[in-house]
Amino acid sequence: MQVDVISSVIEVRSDDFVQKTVIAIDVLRATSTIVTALAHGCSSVVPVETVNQAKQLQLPEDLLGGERFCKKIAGFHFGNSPFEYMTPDIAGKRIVLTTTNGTRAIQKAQRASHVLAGSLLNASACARAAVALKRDVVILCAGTQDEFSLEDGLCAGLLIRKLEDVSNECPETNDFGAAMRLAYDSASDRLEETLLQGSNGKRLSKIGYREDVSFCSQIDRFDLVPILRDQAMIRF
Ligand SMILES: O=C(O)[C@H](CS(=O)(=O)O)OP(=O)(O)O
Ligand SMILES: [Mg+2]
Repeated sequence: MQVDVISSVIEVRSDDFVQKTVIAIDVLRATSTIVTALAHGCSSVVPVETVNQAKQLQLPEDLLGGERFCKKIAGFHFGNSPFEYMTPDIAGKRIVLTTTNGTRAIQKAQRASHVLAGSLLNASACARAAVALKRDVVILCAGTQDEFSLEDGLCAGLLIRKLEDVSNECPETNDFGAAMRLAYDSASDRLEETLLQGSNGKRLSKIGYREDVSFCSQIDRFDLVPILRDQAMIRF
């Protein structure tokens, strides 16, 4: 199995995803939030790039979620904090979500055979799903405004380790993937502190979301994988 890691959406080339399974990662916070929302009973999450797209897609029963500048968008039901999606209010609902980086990364990956949402929260489940899908894998780090984000790279390194465990082989990876595996190995016993030292961890902490960073630092909190089907992320 080949497992390549792409450092941010700006690095994507047009043929990168053909016949592949893509695992899109935005640890802080979009993919962590999508996993959390599905774990708390929403029926699906529809990731879109823009606020206007979200409003246009919204059906009467749908909920709107997302952020700009890390804050809830005016008129939306929820922001981009996983804690907001731990409510019975979302049970059975479709959520249309737009965030600065994560939903954009998922959109970018649409040409792939399969698109999964990965995070620290669902790393083992994600690796099992990717192996079951029997394709080469591309791990797409969403990054932040076209730049690499530390937390996404560490999650990519963890996913490579999990893919090794599940597939019982050492997957071939590109040099960036090998570097992220080393980075994860050296930070694995202090992930939360490391995330708090990254630029997103610092920014979110500064504006009152330190608990979000702590929450998103947990490995394997949830045993579920979001997969893209007909433009919506549902449970695999
Ligand atoms: O809400 C978030 O954590 C970020 C906001 S940004 O990176 O500071 O613009 O959005 P995300 O799409 O989850 O990276
Ligand atoms: Mg992010």
